[in-house]
Amino acid sequence: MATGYLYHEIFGWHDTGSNAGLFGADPAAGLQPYMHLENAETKRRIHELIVVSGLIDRLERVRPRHASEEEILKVHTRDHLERIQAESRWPKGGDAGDGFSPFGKGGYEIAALAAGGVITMVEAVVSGDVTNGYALVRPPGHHAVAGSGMGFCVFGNLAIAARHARDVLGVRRIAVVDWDVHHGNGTQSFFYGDPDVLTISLHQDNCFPPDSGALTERGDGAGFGYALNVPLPPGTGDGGYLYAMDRVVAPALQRFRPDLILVASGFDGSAMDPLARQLLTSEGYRTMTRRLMEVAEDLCGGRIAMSHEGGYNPVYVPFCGLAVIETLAGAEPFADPFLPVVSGMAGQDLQPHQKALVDEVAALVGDIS
Ligand SMILES: Cc1nn(C)c(C)c1/N=N/c1ccc(/C=C/C(=O)NO)cc1
Ligand SMILES: [Zn+2]
Repeated sequence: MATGYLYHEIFGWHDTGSNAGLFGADPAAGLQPYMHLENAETKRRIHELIVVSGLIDRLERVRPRHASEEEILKVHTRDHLERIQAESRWPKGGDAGDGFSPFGKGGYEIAALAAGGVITMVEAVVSGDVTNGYALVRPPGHHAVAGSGMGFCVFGNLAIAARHARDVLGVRRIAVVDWDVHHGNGTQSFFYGDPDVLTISLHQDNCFPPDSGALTERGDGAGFGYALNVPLPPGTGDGGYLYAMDRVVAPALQRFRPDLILVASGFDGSAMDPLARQLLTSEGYRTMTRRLMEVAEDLCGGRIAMSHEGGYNPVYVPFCGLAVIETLAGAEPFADPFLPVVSGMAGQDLQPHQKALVDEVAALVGDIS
């Protein structure tokens, strides 16, 4: 049983500029320049903790390649691709499309390497070179839609890889589980009418994108029932997420019987993240990973490929990322010093209003056949 790991220093060179968190700096509006929230630090620090903890020696290093234009055009419009390529040649780069997703000169090549990195990891898992794996890529991808980037995302990394798995690798049924704290609207949009790709998003209710990810978003046409959304109330902790895994995610996967499980893995649902208000701990991420591995073992030979998305606290995200990747690899847990601080918070266990929401979504799982 081998676990693949993909990271490349060039991901740290994706330049989101001197911003003011989300908005561009604007002194007249009191917005002082600062690092963009989506900066290289959290990814570099996950990588460095993987190295310093020694986990790196348990992982099979997978090298990324660039996604080709053809592979990108499988999910994006030519207009979007050509606009990113053009703005990537500007001296100070451009924006992925929503005005909040800047990239520097050469940003196209880095975004293509992120998408290609997820393709490479999916190929390594499908070929059996590794059983499962984690692609620590940047920029993220799960908000990007066909004609635009969005929410720090340039290309739909996971969607591009899923399309490649379907069209080139012959994988028929793919399940995407998105535990990033924001709605996986982009990935969902690409497969909304497709009964052979099940998308399940666990996210903080109406956090980002605005008015996106309601439990009524269930797919359309032949794909109806094959999009599941679990809009968890703010303040949901390990108990609520694990209840959602046990009552929605695992039963849905067991009914769907995927040949491959993909995960949009963000750590912005952690108890210390600036961009959301959930309470997940490293133990919560570890247990979610374990639950998925149990289902994958039962249904698809353990085949799981994870693609990195959000997560913005540079101090805590590394411990959440480490917990996931060491679980994939079956390695002994490295102690998370913050665990006593975050796991003791009130509200970590399942709350009645969270149980009610999850039970409401659980009732929809029966439509998967
Ligand atoms: C600015 C602004 N203005 N307005 C009206 C809205 C709604 C704005 N939010 N922008 C956001 C808020 C959160 C993210 C998180 C991305 C992520 O971590 N995804 O996984 C991205 C952009
Ligand atoms: Zn996010």
